[in-house]
Amino acid sequence: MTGELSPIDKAKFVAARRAADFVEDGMKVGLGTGSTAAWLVRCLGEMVREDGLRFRGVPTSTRTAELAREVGIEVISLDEAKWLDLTIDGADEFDAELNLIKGGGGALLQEKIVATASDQMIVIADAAKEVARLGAFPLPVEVIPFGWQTSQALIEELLISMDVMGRNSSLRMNGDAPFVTDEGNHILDLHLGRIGDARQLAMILNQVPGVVENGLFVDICDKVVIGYADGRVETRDINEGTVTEDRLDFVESENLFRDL
Ligand SMILES: O=C[C@H](O)[C@H](O)[C@H](O)COP(=O)(O)O
Repeated sequence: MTGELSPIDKAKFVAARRAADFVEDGMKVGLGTGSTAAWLVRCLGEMVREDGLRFRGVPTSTRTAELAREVGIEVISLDEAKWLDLTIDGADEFDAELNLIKGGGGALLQEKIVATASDQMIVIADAAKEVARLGAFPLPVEVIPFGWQTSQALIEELLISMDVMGRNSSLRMNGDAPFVTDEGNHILDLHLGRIGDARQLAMILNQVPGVVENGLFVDICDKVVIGYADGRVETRDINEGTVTEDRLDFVESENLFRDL
């Protein structure tokens, strides 16, 4: 990769680069999906090739699996790994309790399975992903294709009964056809505006027939690494209640991403 990164990509890159330092020799690591997670995978590939880091990665999508193999990471399945030391992934939104909305890229199902099979989940994000209350980002819900319109109607009825502010939903499209996830399902995006009780909503949505999983990650994330375009990185740990700040030497980092 060559050339100047946009400010948002710089922020994503520094968050990913800092989080990559949490990966140690011998670990089994869940590898997230999305543009921020792609930076992580590239950074880890660099560390494997240049520094001899030895770890095994469990990708959360076919996209991430392809990129991981391309950059030289040893890829194993979740069934081979059984349990992971750590998962590092992006997010569409995170709040002060480190609850998340994920699934903007359609990978929420594998991401949730992998994250919950990990000792620790670290989210990497640019600062724009932080919100006071989840819900401005449309909440992705994965549904099986059979009878998806019935599932959608049931979800909308449920939202009315829960008195949720926004109640409409849309089928995610890929051009003229419905978007299809790695598991062969569709995604309904719920336009809620503001989510009151994320825990309750996450549980209730999964009881609707046809719903496979939703993009609310409640009590799953342990740490968030927030990147800024000027190289600053803030790490918040929900368990330890700590916030640490440092700065990546951006000149050094620029050399790194140019080599990726
Ligand atoms: O399905 C995709 C994932 O949940 C992504 O981690 C999330 O959408 C964030 O993606 P990005 O880093 O591209 O903003």
